[in-house]
Amino acid sequence: MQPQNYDLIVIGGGSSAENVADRAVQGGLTALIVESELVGGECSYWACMPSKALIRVGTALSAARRVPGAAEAVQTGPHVAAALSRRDTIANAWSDSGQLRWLASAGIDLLRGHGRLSGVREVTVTAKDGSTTVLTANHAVALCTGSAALLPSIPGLAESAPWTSREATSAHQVPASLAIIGGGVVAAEMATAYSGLGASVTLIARSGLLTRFEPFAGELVTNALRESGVTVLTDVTTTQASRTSAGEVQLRLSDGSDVTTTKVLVATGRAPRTTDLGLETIGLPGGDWLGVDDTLLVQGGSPDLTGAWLYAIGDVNGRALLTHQGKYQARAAGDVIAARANGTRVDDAPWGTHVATADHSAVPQVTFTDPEVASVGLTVADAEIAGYRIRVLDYDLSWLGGSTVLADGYVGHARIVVDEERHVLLGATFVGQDVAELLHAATIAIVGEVPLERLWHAVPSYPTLSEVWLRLLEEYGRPMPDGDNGLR
Ligand SMILES: Cc1cc2nc3c(=O)[nH]c(=O)nc-3n(C[C@H](O)[C@H](O)[C@H](O)COP(=O)(O)OP(=O)(O)OC[C@H]3O[C@@H](n4cnc5c(N)ncnc54)[C@H](O)[C@@H]3O)c2cc1C
Ligand SMILES: NC(=O)c1ccc[n+]([C@@H]2O[C@H](COP(=O)([O-])OP(=O)(O)OC[C@H]3O[C@@H](n4cnc5c(N)ncnc54)[C@H](O)[C@@H]3O)[C@@H](O)[C@H]2O)c1
Repeated sequence: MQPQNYDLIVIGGGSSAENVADRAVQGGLTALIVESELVGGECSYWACMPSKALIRVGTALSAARRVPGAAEAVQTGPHVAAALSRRDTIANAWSDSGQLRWLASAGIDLLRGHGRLSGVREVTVTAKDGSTTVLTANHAVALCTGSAALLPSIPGLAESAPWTSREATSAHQVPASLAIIGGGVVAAEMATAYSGLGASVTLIARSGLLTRFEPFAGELVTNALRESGVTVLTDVTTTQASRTSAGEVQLRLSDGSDVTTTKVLVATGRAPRTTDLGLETIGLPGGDWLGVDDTLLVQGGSPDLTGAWLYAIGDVNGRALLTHQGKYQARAAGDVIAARANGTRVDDAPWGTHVATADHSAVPQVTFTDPEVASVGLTVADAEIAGYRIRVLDYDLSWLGGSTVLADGYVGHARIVVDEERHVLLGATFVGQDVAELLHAATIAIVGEVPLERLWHAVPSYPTLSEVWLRLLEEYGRPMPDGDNGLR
């Protein structure tokens, strides 16, 4: 029989959960994960991995078509059955057997069922057969329940059986036509994936595309989607949905026009999975994102009830809805849970061992559209709001030797935002084919606060896209040899 008492109990079994439990066990604690669906969570089965598998088909074909000599060899369209089969493999055919083997090797226990807080450091788990198990935690409970797709209240939409990202990433057929409501990351990526797989795609955005990034990102992605045959409608909302007699869905838009489509995908953001989590038993409201401090301890509620034992990690805290950021938080949280349990020193100063400081100023993200959008840190708008004195440097990626070799007609743009007080990078955005791998250099420069003077000594290889670093530095100016630290 499974023990009923653990040092750490984790509710939710996604990537954040796995990492917090792993670090806590490495710190000498016992840990149990409670999971109601598949261990591995959204990213493995219905988000990052299957979506990227679907996108890759069209982007691989497009990349080949930009290279004469290779282009002639890919005259036909995608092989949809092979593409979906590869996606199935990448999503582990929606089986978590591999994750179960990893849990066992990491010394983490698992209890399947729906977990709810039922008091201070107490979790009640309801199994599929309705039986319940009450567990207690010696030191901590971590909430890692993630987020779920948000459905806007558009009349008739729910009745039209729309896809959310879950159905879009796990579909076994490519619809003849797909209308996507939303202009964020999921909308742009799924438009890329499904147009690459041969669907006729209409994207309906209430403002522009990818508006959280530098403005040129949304503009370049919009242009490219349009060139690839996607109908991109901006500054328009969906007011009504209805079924046609032919079994299709008709969307009425705010400008009075209609879109008729085989399928609708709703990609209008996420809601935290905090309802039905028993938060009210410890004086916290359900349904909200869970505010945390930098050690991922939940804030709010009555101190005697929430105290220093309840953590929220990953999407559920709303800090950065990204797998890598949730895992980063989880490593800090697992280590601090172990430190607090073992009575060892807690290093919670900014950039310390036990904090997720990067969440505030150095979050990297790649949007896998064609062109890709790779961004980290602050945009110009973010930096201005934060009150930095900045200088902005731009460069056209098509001017590089690296991009010339990579693709004919390369379209891409780079921008860095420099803090003029300290001569360090605050943010970087790259848009173009294959820019994803440029991003980590920028992340290191930001997190390491590497002075631009020193970056002049980081020599990019020729001919690669990384040469953009040299061009941006040249545009900024180089340090003077007389020891004057000012850059010219
Ligand atoms: C289409 C799409 C594509 C994405 N692509 C990327 C990408 O390329 N890169 C990237 O970094 N991020 C991407 N994301 C975001 C990424 O998927 C999430 O940030 C990540 O999955 C969050 O991990 P998590 O562990 O916090 O939550 P989740 O992965 O959502 O895991 C939460 C787990 O908790 C379980 N659970 C919930 N409530 C309970 C309960 N009460 N009891 C028991 N179990 C419970 C769920 O079943 C689930 O397994 C994408 C998201 C979407 C929607
Ligand atoms: N490659 C990646 O890293 C990746 C890929 C997919 C998702 N994600 C993460 O998942 C999260 C969710 O992505 P998302 O695209 O669902 O959310 P999002 O917040 O990126 O975009 C939501 C979009 O929906 C629009 N919208 C909201 N309400 C609407 C309404 N009622 N009617 C019409 N439009 C409406 C918004 O204007 C916005 O364009 C993101 O925060 C992202 O970080 C990451």
